[in-house]
Amino acid sequence: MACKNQESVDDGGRSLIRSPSGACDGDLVDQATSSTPVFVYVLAFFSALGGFLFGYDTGVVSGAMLLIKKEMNLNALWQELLVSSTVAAAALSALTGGFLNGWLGRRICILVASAIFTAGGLLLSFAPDKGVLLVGRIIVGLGIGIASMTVPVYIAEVSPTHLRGQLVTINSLFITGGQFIASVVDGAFSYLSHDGWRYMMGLSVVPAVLQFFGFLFLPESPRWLLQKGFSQEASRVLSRIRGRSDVDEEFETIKASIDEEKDSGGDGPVILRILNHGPTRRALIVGCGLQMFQQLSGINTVMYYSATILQMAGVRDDKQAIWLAAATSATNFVFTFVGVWLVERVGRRKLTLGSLLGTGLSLSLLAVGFLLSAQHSPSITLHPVDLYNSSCSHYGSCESCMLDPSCGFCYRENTTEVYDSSCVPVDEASSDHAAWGRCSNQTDLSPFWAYNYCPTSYSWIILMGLILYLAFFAPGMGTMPWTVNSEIYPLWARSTGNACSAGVNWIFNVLVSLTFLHVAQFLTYYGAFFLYTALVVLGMFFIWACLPETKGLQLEDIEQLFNGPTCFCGDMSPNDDRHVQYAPRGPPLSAAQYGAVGSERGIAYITLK
Ligand SMILES: O[C@H]1[C@H](O)[C@@H](O)[C@H](O)[C@@H](O)[C@H]1O
Repeated sequence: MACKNQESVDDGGRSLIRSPSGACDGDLVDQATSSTPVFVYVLAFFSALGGFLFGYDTGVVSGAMLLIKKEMNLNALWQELLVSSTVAAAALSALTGGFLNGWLGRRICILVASAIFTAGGLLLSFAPDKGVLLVGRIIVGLGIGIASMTVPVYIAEVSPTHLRGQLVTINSLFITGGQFIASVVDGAFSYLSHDGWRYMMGLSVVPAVLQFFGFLFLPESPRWLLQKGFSQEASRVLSRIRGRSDVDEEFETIKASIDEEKDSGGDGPVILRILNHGPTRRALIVGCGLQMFQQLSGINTVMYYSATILQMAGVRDDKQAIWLAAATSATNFVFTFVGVWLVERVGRRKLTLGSLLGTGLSLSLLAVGFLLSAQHSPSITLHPVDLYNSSCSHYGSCESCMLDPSCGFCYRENTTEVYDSSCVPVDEASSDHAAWGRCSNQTDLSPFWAYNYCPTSYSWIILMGLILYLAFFAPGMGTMPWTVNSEIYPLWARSTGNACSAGVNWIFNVLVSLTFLHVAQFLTYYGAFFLYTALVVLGMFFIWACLPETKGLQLEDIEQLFNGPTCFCGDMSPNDDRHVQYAPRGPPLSAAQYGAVGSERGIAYITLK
């Protein structure tokens, strides 16, 4: 099919054709590829099981914890340890994963990750005590870290250019899918108060084993093979995943980029070479910035504390809260589909910016909801004698009582108001009841016990904010940091670049989720959500100024987007509204057919008359 207004670029023997969008929208193709073989989808599916396990293992713990803490009598410190040890281990292993990836290859790393997931899952489900549980959670974290950085790289490297964004984004779909299934499994097994958590944790072994056996039969990334000098094998794999024998052009492009890097005398630790080389240093800043802002937008406070938010909305029953938390992660999952659908249509840049805008607006809605609840917080009407003279007896309203982690709010309510309310210390062993008094022994007739939240009639605003937040976050900010990072580094820097940015993601994940309650204590809940809104605004500036569009470019060409300054303040995106196509070599054009010659961000172009 002919495109109007095409521009043709001769790039070292390959001819690129750029076309303003609209002229050929939707038919952006690696022209030599007429159809994509099913095999690429099989590869993407088995790799994305790593994303599923990432989501499942980070998601399952909240529901499992409700049962474990009762059965093993865990205090707050142990609960925090079991949750955050996984994330901290993921940060460490993501950082070392770069080295493993370059050394052993993507396929072996995925096999190692699935073996680790299997071992961790088995250990968790048979754990006799909390010490073994902790070891199991750390092991699982090691698997998550490796999978989180390897899977997007592998999928990006085997995908054809025109489908790359979509296929890598499928990994994010599997992450949120894993979190959703985990919350459903949590709901289903929450009825099994004895040992239910063993099934919750143990079920992760099924996808892990499936991925392990699948990958025994799946090939290594052709780009890694070529980098390591296995040319024949690389060419064979490339033909297999492209479904045709004529893959010389892509093969040569990959080879040329490897030779170029060898010629430039690459030596020394990769991270130093990345930092010393302008384009890769700039790509790393953009990649790490994206991952940092993903976490600073507060996604995991929303995911981990959705149950608290739901309790504020009046959901008091544990089981009901678990099921509604499943509805929350379902929202995250369903809207990730929107991202998969949009990524190759609107591109990475617009998708991320639009998503951040909506995320910021929903965060301010959440903040306003919390502000109104705080302003209309029920006052404390009963002041029981506190023999220990704890701080709790000094508070005058539920808001200040709830923000003190050592206190909880004990109250009764009728259809219109809260009454008989007091602020009393929480039991150190379990936040489910008070240390003494009316709320220390929960029966059907005892008053309500609210820890970490206050009853409010503005909960609908908070609920709406929560749903809108996930609906906007999931398609762009939830997915693009992973997708873009898999594309922006040249082959020699890809594993290390992804390892660093995934490490940044996990480090900020720990920071934000561990500090949330403290931040809320200092700034109040609405203060915390206004803070996340401000961070999202900063993130928008960063992305508007620094994130180039990578849609439609072959991996080997993306490095050139970083030839200019790190941030171009929005006035560039060489292919912002254009697509790049690889045209089969045809007869050379005559001089009369050329129009203007120019260059944008290091990519030369020639317009056709
Ligand atoms: O992209 C994912 C996804 O959005 C998850 O829901 C979130 O828990 C992760 O931290 C994030 O990296």
